[in-house]
Amino acid sequence: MIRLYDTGVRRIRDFVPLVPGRVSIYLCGLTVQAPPHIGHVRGAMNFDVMRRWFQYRGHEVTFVRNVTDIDDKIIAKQTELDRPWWAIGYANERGVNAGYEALGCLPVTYEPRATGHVPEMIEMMSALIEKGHAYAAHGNVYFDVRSYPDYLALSNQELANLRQPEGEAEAGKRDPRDFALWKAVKPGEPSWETPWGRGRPGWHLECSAMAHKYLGRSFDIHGGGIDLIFPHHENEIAQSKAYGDDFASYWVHNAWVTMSGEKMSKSLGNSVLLTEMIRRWRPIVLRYYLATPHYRSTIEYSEESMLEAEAAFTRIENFVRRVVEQAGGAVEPAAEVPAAFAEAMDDDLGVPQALAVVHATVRQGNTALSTDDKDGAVARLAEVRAMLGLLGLDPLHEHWAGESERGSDLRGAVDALVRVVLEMRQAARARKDYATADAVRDQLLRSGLVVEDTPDGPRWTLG
Ligand SMILES: Nc1ncnc2c1ncn2[C@@H]1O[C@H](COP(=O)(O)OP(=O)(O)OP(=O)(O)O)[C@@H](O)[C@H]1O
Ligand SMILES: [Zn+2]
Repeated sequence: MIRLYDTGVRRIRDFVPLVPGRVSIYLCGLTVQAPPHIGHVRGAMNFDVMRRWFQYRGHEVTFVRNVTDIDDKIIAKQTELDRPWWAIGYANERGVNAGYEALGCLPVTYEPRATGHVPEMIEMMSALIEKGHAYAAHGNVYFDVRSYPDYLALSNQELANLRQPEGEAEAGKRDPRDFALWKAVKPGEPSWETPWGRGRPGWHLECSAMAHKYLGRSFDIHGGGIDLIFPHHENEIAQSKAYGDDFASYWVHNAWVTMSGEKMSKSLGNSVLLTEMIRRWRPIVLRYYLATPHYRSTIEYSEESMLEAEAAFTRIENFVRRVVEQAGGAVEPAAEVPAAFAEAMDDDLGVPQALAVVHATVRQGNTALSTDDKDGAVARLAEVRAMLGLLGLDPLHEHWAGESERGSDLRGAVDALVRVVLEMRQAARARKDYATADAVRDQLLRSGLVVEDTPDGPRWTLG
């Protein structure tokens, strides 16, 4: 039984899908107003791991992640960059998708763009107006928050304490807390025809309409970052439930990537672009960094923590490589993961505990290698591959093949150079010049190369 923390009830509870054997997930995708920073893609990693785990547990997963390609922020960029809103959207969408691909996220089942769903939004608004939950005023359409008694249940707030959200178009609002489903056209802004005049969708309505279209009246899990709980998810719930949908059964939210304790954010200027990180670090290491902390724990970004992640992942990779060399061929992933790994994953996707099982298995495998227990080492590698595969981190998976090749052109050259240096060290030792021999070894260490003396001669690894 998989258990998940459900924001709706603020505790971990058993996951029971609406249809046995099937899981439907809607994840709020990015607003494509700018190139993504690493915080933006954390959620995609977390939900990619969740999806892989459901599949391992025998569920068929339908996974929808939308693209918000029309929104206040993109329109603001149009003026700032003097470029059409759609050109900005397409360029950034390509960038985001290249990032997901580089980080090994499996393709989602459907990836709808908001602008492709205006007829569905109009239908939803018409029904909400008819039922008395929404009203049109000066070309805007507002949701009447007082008409929906369960409003704010997800974020556990009182309507009486709610202030008017910032930045909302206000013309004709009956209550300052009502939110816009649709915004009347302004000069120079994109617009679509509706029974209430030309205008454009509000962000919240987009997600309700797309979730309804692709997942139906009810679905299992709705996800997003914690900052989306209010107002975005509250407003989605109000619209969809007032419309007549049952909407999501579970609400799952991932925590932030922070820098100096604050949410990594473009507007705060404390962001690190994904493209920049992928240039500086191997994507598999970045995935290890973003996908292995618990999804509800904050990741405080720092260069040191990236280096730690790299060192930890390199220990796993070194084990994998050594066994493959010894086995003289491929070792397939085991059909089942160790019980302790599965237990950790079932418990609200406890990736850190699951990862501890991976590291423990690597240690056992290294012991097997050092005692010439080849079968034992091969068996541990099969388990390690199975576990890493579920985290999207199996270095032998074909997705990462290009990456290890990228390293291997250099590896041959470095190998030859290190051998020359090691021969110099041997020669120094032979003439009892221990000072030079040690100096060579220290120099190698300072360059990040660890040299081990093995019966087959010295071998080096990146420390
Ligand atoms: N630092 C972060 N850590 C984790 N998730 C984040 C972070 N910043 C944004 N997100 C998530 O990215 C998704 C898209 O958010 P959105 O496109 O609205 O960006 P944003 O929050 O406006 O970012 P920024 O403040 O950098 O402009 C949301 O699910 C949001 O929770
Ligand atoms: Zn959304």
